[in-house]
Amino acid sequence: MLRWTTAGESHGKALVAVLEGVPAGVEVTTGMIRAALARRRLGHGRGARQAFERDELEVLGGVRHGRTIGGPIALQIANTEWPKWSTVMSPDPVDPAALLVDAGTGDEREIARNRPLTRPRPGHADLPGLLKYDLEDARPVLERASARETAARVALGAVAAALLDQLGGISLVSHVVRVGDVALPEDAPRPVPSDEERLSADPVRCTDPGVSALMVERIDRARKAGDTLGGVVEVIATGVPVGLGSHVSAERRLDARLAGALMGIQAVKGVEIGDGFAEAGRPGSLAHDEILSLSQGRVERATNRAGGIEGGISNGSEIRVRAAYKPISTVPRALRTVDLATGEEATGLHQRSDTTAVVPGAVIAEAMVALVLADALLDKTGGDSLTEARRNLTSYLARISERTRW
Ligand SMILES: Cc1cc2nc3c(=O)[nH]c(=O)nc-3n(C[C@H](O)[C@H](O)[C@H](O)COP(=O)(O)O)c2cc1C
Ligand SMILES: C=C(O[C@@H]1CC(C(=O)O)=C[C@@H](OP(=O)(O)O)[C@H]1O)C(=O)O
Repeated sequence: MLRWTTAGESHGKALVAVLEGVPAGVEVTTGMIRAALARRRLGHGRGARQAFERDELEVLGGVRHGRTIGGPIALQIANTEWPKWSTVMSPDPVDPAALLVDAGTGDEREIARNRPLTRPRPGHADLPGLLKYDLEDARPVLERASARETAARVALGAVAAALLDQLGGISLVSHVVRVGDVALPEDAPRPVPSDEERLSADPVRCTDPGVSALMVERIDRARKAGDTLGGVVEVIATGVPVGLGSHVSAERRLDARLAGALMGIQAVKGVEIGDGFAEAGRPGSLAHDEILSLSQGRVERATNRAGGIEGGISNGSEIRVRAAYKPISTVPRALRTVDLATGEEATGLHQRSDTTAVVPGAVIAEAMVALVLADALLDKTGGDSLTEARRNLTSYLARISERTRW
């Protein structure tokens, strides 16, 4: 079983992430994790922060000489701006007077940073968080609610992806299928893992360069209009063996685990497995994936509408899932709110912000799918070392092959 957690705030000193349950012997290097973090920083529509954020990574434990050692893997990602925030986010008590000065800069952002945030921003965790945690200031809520935390998840996802590749030959790819009202046609080519490099260099990770250009234009238009956008991303996993997840209980279902992990990403409001929502409008005769042949463990299907999962179990086809991101909550054309300090009408605070998070959203969704699949694969294989897990997988697949030899 894989267990993971993250800690840290958006403007704290650093984020940390811990992943437990990875067998010994998996090749993991700082370079691999850094590359995943660099992919998350790409993409059109990000705000000022991504231009300077360096995501400085340190591996604190669980890896020696480029291989996992079987213990919890601990990662740290520094927040580049920490020196500017060290008083506001100090873990030690600070003199309240120190928070009321603008550090002599006269800079609006500096002043806002130091003042209590009492005007909850619609679409953020601010209002429910303030009330639930009995706070006067929304700062502690937004610091942890921020999607900055997804850097830690992407770092963990890179380790999970290494395990999937080295244990099962499983690869993942993700792309953007919609930004606001600009969508990739349903019959557009789906990316295959070899497209990975090309896609990751695109300003919008979309398979069609024409649509990608329209998406870039749409994002620019939203930014100029003081608005924000959401969209849809797709993650595809190839090489997933039949038998991950289980029909026997709700929490072991692979579709439920994927949906939960994707919905756990900030701003994700919808998840689709395979043709999910379109399936609801089809007759049964056009909704399922007919089995054309089955030989030596290989299944040939006419279609893959199910997205590679039947009965909560991977069926050997590509796993295909989508996540819908709502538009960024901090709308530059500020939305109406109420100031909790006075009870008066106000507008939400707007500082620097992203116009859309859909492009990094694809990389983040891919990381979450990697973590779920790695967990499900280890459920199947067990094993304290990569060699043992591989041997177990090989013998399981050999049995399937033997049973389907006619
Ligand atoms: C990669 C990424 C970047 C984001 N950047 C911003 C941002 O710059 N400004 C903002 O208001 N919301 C941003 N968000 C969204 C909010 O953090 C999120 O919607 C908010 O915390 C409310 O949580 P909820 O959407 O889960 O309800 C981002 C989300 C993601 C996934
Ligand atoms: C820092 C990241 O995303 C941040 C997510 C975010 C939010 O409210 O979710 C708000 C912005 O942060 P800031 O207020 O510091 O500009 C984004 O930049 C990141 O993805 O690394």
